[in-house]
Amino acid sequence: MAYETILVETRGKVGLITLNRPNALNALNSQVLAELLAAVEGFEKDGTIGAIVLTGSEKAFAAGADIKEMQSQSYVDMYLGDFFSGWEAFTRTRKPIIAAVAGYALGGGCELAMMCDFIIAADTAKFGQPEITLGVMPGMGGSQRLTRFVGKSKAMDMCLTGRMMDAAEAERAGLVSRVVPAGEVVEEALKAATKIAGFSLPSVIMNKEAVNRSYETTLAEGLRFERRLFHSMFALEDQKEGMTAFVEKRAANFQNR
Ligand SMILES: CC(C)(O)CC(=O)SCCNC(=O)CCNC(=O)[C@H](O)C(C)(C)COP(=O)(O)OP(=O)(O)OC[C@H]1O[C@@H](n2cnc3c(N)ncnc32)[C@H](O)[C@@H]1OP(=O)(O)O
Repeated sequence: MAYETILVETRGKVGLITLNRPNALNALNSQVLAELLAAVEGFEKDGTIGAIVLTGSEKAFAAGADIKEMQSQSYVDMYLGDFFSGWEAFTRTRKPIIAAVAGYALGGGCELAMMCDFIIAADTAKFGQPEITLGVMPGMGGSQRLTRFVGKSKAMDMCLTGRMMDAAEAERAGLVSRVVPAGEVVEEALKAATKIAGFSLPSVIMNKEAVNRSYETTLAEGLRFERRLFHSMFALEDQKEGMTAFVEKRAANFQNR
């Protein structure tokens, strides 16, 4: 596929996707969604890829859904087209996706970053759900995911006032996993992704599935789910390899089996 709104490359075992609509601060339109899903699907199918990094530009990870695409839509257009439901496919990606965020991550941009498995932020990053300033509200998961990340008080503050959170506040609030100097954010994310890609892929996917399950179920069900997955790992050759390598004091050589 020829991509127009994103750049797609590989760095060793890592797939790197860069949002690339510089004239619109990487605003997310239908074409971006289609291309992003195609790129992610390609990396999912590629047996040499173990993790994915999603990034934007120095100025903007993404300044939201494309306001110009939405502006004249009617209720019926939105409802019958089930606008934004396509983004759910992105959240079903099994391989880990790290968001490397510099500059603005607003509205759909913040929501896209939160759909990733974790966020590494540049010290220039600014997160926000400013939809209220446009007379609407978050529509790609912001009211739900942001609340789970930062709690009700801060989520209400951000959704109701539309204010932005800087990187330091986002780290304190638990929205991002770490903050690094601007200019290092992609390298830092690639380093983390490379580390993940060196582990056993089945165990990586099961770890991801288990953490995500904690958002969807009760503690008792989640604990049972974790234990079942843990038990199943003893069917993996990589479990034997990982534990044998530890005992033999050598590096593990995982085969994704
Ligand atoms: C998914 C939902 C349902 O949750 C909904 C949303 O995501 S709604 C969108 C939420 N995002 C916003 O409201 C942010 C909109 N952008 C801004 O407020 C500003 O662009 C800024 C503060 C991020 C940066 O300001 P500045 O440096 O002054 O740059 P601009 O001149 O404003 O922007 C440059 C260029 O990009 C276009 N742009 C920016 N954001 C969007 C967007 N979300 N959709 C479409 N286009 C966007 C902006 O219009 C400029 O282009 P031109 O008009 O000059 O051609």
